[in-house]
Amino acid sequence: MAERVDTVAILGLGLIGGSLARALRATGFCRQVIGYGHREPSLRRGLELGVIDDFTLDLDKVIRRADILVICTPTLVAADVLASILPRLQGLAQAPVVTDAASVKGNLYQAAREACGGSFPPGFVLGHPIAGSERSGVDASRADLYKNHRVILTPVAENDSDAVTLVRDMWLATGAEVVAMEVAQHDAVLAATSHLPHVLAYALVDALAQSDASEEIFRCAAGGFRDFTRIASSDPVMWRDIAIANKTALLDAIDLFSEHLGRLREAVATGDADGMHATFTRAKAARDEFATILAERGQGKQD
Ligand SMILES: NC(=O)c1ccc[n+]([C@@H]2O[C@H](COP(=O)([O-])OP(=O)(O)OC[C@H]3O[C@@H](n4cnc5c(N)ncnc54)[C@H](O)[C@@H]3O)[C@@H](O)[C@H]2O)c1
Ligand SMILES: O=C(O)C(=O)C[C@]1(C(=O)O)C=C[C@@H](O)C=C1
Repeated sequence: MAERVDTVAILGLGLIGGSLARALRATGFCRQVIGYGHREPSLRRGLELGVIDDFTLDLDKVIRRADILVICTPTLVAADVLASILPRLQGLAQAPVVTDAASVKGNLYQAAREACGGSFPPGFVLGHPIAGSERSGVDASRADLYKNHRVILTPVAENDSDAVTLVRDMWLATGAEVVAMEVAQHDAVLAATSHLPHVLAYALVDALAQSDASEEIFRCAAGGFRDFTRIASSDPVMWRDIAIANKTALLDAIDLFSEHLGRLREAVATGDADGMHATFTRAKAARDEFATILAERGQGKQD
């Protein structure tokens, strides 16, 4: 592939940033990928693993060197990093395009406006790859993480269309499918499909771990428990940040779920076999349909 830009900078070189760096280096989207972070060890490790070409701990340097800055830090840190970057871009003759990979978009939309005196910066494109794992850190990064997965961009009216196209092209180069959504819709959909399942997995494991019979429970648990709870091994800082940043949408999703769980509890308590069967049948049909969608996207094996 012909180089689209010279330098992409990854701010926060962990699973998501490292995987993006690996994919961009593999496809030749840019001449070089550089890392920026607050801690030298993970950046040095990224260099050793061949994930990045170079790194710096100096934010002004990374801004000067990059054509695209991709913020890949935990969600709440991303808002702080954005607030440090945006004022530094004002007045630059050739400011880099800024984007991010954080799991919640509404808080970053607000942070961007606040950092620019109330108006949204045209060169900041909000994004979110819908791919990941319960593992974190640059050692877990993979060049094919985004292949056949969706990346949601939530462009706003103020965005510069060239900046949106550049960010779209960057993700397309990783093998992802890029779709657009509104900020609020993104946060509501992700609360239901990603944030709620993580909260449920953490809650289930925590509840069982705290029970008197926890040792026996975990010794007897098998595939069902493993499949339902894999994501409870995810990074607690990442998920604390997401729950804080997407509070309103997550509470709506928890309430909707609690209502359904309450109905199912009632069916179990009253021996309502038809009610239970109807719920399980509807859910199985919906889950089977989802498995078909994943298989069509080439994600069947991960199911
Ligand atoms: N893990 C997933 O499945 C997944 C999927 C999609 C999006 N995301 C989002 O992507 C982002 C990164 O997630 P991850 O799984 O790669 O996490 P990670 O822990 O693997 O990587 C985060 C990186 O950010 C760095 N960092 C932390 N504070 C920093 C700071 N102040 N300045 C600069 N760097 C800092 C860390 O050192 C680390 O290298 C998060 O916002 C997360 O919500 C995660
Ligand atoms: O596969 C996993 O382990 C993930 O948790 C990935 C996952 C998800 O919920 O699907 C997690 C957070 C993201 O923001 C996007 C993707």
